[in-house]
Amino acid sequence: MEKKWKMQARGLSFYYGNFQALYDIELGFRERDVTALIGPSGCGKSTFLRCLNRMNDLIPISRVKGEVLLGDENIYAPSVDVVRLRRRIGMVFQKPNPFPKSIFENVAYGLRVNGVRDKNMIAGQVEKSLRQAALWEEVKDRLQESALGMSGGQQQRLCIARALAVEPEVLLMDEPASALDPLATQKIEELIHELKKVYSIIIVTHNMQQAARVSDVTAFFYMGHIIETGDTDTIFTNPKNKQTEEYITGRFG
Ligand SMILES: Nc1ncnc2c1ncn2[C@@H]1O[C@H](COP(=O)(O)OP(=O)(O)OP(=O)(O)O)[C@@H](O)[C@H]1O
Repeated sequence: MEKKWKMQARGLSFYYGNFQALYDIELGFRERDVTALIGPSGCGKSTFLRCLNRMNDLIPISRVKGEVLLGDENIYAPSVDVVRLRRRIGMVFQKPNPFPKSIFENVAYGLRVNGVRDKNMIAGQVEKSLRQAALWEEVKDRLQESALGMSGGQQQRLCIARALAVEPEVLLMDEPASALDPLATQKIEELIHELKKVYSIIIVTHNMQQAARVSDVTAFFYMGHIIETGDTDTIFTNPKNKQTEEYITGRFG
């Protein structure tokens, strides 16, 4: 059965003051697909990712044109509650950023902020999220210890668990493994394979092998434009565009 569109950017342009960082982006994300955003430094990948859950709203000089649909709702419509939106579209950043709190409280945080008070429900959800993030076995006996005592790779999986605890529909990942060693990176990639059974995942990565390993669809960005998008296999074995080919074969970027 054909997978449905989960999100779609339509004619999306983005400006930092007078500087245009994105030009008329058209890109859709299907449910339970992993989409990799690739391209040289400064081409707008992170800016685009942040447009997908309105994180750029926090930058006062910024301006957006066009639409981003979640289902059939434009997330930039005036009626949209941004806090609720970010619950539906979770985000994991380049550097693990756990709060200086216990492992348990890091994962419970989003539930508490959203007004959940039922202790059993919170405990159940914390366990479920830690299991989904493949971290439960490693931390189940130290839930009350500080998250800051964990390894970098564990901290990143904790941040993924924290994002999952509020049951999002889409997961945005901005170079989630770039600060991690190869073993911790492998764990994150395995995790992405598991998580895509449930979520749509959009990942920014500089690592071409990683994009090829984890994604179903790849979009190549260059200077604020999408140059080429398609099945990851096709993009990596038979790109149509010369710039795409040069980038993925390491000739520039
Ligand atoms: N807060 C900001 N204010 C002004 N310009 C910005 C801001 N953030 C990014 N830019 C500019 O927008 C362009 C796109 O940046 P962005 O970080 O989205 O690129 P990127 O492809 O994610 O790069 P990288 O791979 O290096 O992270 C760059 O020219 C950058 O200098």
